[in-house]
Amino acid sequence: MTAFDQVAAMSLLSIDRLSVAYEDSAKQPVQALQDVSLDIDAGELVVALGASGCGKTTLLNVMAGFLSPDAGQARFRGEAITGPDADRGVVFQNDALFPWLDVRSNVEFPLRVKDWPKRERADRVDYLLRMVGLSKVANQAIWSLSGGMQQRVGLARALANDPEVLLMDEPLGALDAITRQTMQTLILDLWGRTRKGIFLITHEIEEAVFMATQLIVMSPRPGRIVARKNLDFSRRYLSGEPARRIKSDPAFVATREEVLSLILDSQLDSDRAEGEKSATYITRPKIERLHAAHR
Ligand SMILES: Nc1ncnc2c1ncn2[C@@H]1O[C@H](COP(=O)(O)OP(=O)(O)OP(=O)(O)O)[C@@H](O)[C@H]1O
Repeated sequence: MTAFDQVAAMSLLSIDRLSVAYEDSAKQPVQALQDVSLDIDAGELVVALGASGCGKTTLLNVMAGFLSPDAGQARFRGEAITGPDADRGVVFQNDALFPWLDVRSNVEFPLRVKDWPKRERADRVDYLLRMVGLSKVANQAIWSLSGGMQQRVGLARALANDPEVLLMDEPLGALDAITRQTMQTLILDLWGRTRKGIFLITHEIEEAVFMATQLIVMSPRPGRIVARKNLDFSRRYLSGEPARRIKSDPAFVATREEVLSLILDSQLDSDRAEGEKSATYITRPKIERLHAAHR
């Protein structure tokens, strides 16, 4: 294999046996991630799903370069990740938009930081605003926009530098159900057009199953990947099948139920492990044992 072939075969973003521990307020270690491995290729949409505290944000922070792992490696295009980089764009749930700037200036901000010439900056921002459907509100104040529109500004801003990977931490978490569905399809349309690698965190099982090409289910204490599934519902959407028809397809409903069971089982296992460590809590396993004793 030539050096060129090796680069071509390499994952865009690669996580290898990653572990991260924090300290809690009593200085006790909290194992946020343990032995997590994951590859994200160009054009792939990886979705992380799991109960609160299973380490999803910690994983994203390592990928973004905001946090260093205690063990294992995070690589981007084969190089160790040592800090944030414009090639990895980040979108958060309540994206920190600048309220004193209008929509255009918010999206333009990363390009100003990089000293783009004025004319090119304007063209790029026009393109991005068209892509997320915000051209008509370009000069409006941020506070005058709905939550969904603000989220689209955050998305356009994250795309400004044309990153190769988008890292999205519950980007749709604060939106109402209808806006959320519209945003799901908007993100899929953008993904289909740009073929970026995307890592997206969500708590919504239906959203995860609909959007993912690779779905990972994580479990807490310690944060691990307990299941992986390759899915093609988002590719079906991009081939023209309506989102509502996909979501009511028996294959989709069955996958959604299977993923729900995986999450409930991993939660039960983790509760059981916690229960064995602590005698003071009445855990589900203990309740099960009590029931068994009285049967
Ligand atoms: N800075 C920190 N100091 C101590 N513990 C932390 C810190 N950040 C996260 N943790 C703990 O690490 C674990 C993983 O947290 P993380 O935020 O990565 O999980 P998550 O799956 O993203 O949760 P959520 O879905 O609630 O956002 C949790 O137990 C959390 O309390």
